Amino acid sequence: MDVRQDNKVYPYLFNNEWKESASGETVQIKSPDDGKVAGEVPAMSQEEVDAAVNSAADVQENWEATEGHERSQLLHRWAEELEKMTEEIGEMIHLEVGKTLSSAKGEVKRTAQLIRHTAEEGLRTHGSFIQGDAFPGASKSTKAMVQKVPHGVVLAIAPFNYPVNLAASKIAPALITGNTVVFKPATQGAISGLLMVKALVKAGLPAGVLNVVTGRGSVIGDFVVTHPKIDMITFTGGTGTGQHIAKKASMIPVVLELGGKDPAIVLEDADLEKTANEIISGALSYSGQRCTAIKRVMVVNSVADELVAKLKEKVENLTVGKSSENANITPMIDQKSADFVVSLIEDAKKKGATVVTEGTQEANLLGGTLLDHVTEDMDVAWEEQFGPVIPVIRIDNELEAVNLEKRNEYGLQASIFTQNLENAFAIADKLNVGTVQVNGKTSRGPDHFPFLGVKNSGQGVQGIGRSIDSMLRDKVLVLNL
Ligand SMILES: NC(=O)C1=CN([C@@H]2O[C@H](COP(=O)(O)OP(=O)(O)OC[C@H]3O[C@@H](n4cnc5c(N)ncnc54)[C@H](OP(=O)(O)O)[C@@H]3O)[C@@H](O)[C@H]2O)C=CC1
Ligand SMILES: O=C(O)[C@H](O)COP(=O)(O)O
Repeated sequence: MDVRQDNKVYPYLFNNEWKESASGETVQIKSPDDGKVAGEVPAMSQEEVDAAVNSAADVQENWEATEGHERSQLLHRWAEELEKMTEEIGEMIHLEVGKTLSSAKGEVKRTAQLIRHTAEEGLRTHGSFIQGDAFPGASKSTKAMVQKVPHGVVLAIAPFNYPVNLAASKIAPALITGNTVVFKPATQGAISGLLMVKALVKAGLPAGVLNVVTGRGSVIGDFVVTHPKIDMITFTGGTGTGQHIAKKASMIPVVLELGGKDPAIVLEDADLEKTANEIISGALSYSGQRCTAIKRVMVVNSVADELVAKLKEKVENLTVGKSSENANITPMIDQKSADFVVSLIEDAKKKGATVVTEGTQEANLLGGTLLDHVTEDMDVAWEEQFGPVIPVIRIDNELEAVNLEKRNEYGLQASIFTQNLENAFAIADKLNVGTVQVNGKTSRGPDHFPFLGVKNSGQGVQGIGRSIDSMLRDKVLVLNL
């Protein structure tokens, strides 16, 4: 059996065989654009998930024993096969998660580049050698060789919004370092994930080195997270889910990339035209469904009117429609997410926010909404909207922004817009976030930069080099001469 493309069931990968669940049960995936069925994936049973983990565990030692350059070559071939499938996978990302076709294909190309970079970077990992005499009582005759070894079986759990890129950004570092992988794609995005894995099989994946588990996270999630043969978990998704996983998983490393409430802090001397462009693109690309989206704007009073006027014009110039129409703002992933965004807008309106421009609301398609004079008592000032809303909070000075940020439960990224770099650096020092962007929107790339969230935005660090580090542990061999 192969991964089928006839809008029916797309089987999961087990030991390099494409299989359907013995129960015949499936989960249907519908396009956010129009509800059209993109396909179905097996709703795997616990027994099937158990077999997938066991098979990855069975072959791990053999995989670890392969030469690093062979693993690197596999990744290079994977990148090649993936690129050949750009059209097919791009189409499926577009259908499953409602990205425009160009942005969906862009995700596939970015992923091929990420895999290649990982294949190179993974060759440069090495341990260290320590002499004992630096510690009182020990001597040069005690020597430690610190090796870097894989954890074993890595569970990679990806979210819907980058179903291919955020999956590969976990899988490639795991494979290059000699771990085997159990991949749990987001249900919405699972077919794209399976097609990405098809490219890996074409590239020569040895049986069992990566198995896929499909089905609702709420049904199979706890079982796989607590499986005794899972040795490490790398997860990207919502903060609630991440915290739940962190509590369930015990005594194994867990890397989490979670939600955010990234601010754009705009000072008096900012280039307002550039700032407005960065805010629009940062807040509204993919309808705001990015963890790194700008999710609140804090602007000093002296330039607030001018900035808001620019934002208004730019929001109103964006097209709103289906991703198949190549619109700038496209339908949200599902109705529940859209309802949440609407509830935040309504709460802000009730509490006195100025609606500068309000997007249309048709089922899960919401136009861009710009809210001014947002105050601290409004939910939209603090909660992650993950949708096309820009809340503007007016502030007296940068100190107020820093103080508001101190109470932000998230700490992914922040942007500062100013011409005064010294001032920008001073503010950056005071912000408790993973990354501060100066005069640019918040964003994850380039993919080899470290990427992390603090507070409720995550634990551990990703980005190609750091993701590779996270897949390895020290193993110390001591020579007593
Ligand atoms: N910081 C970052 O890098 C990023 C953060 N995010 C955050 O993710 C959220 C949106 O993504 P979304 O996909 O909806 O996130 P979810 O947290 O709903 O899902 C993420 C993944 O976890 C799975 N899952 C759900 N429940 C469990 C469980 N009990 N055990 C194991 N796995 C489980 C999901 O499966 P299923 O789909 O089957 O439910 C999915 O594969 C936003 O909050 C966003 O900020 C998103 C991207 C990047
Ligand atoms: O999930 C997310 O939102 C991504 O990790 C952000 O990636 P981007 O900044 O490249 O869009």
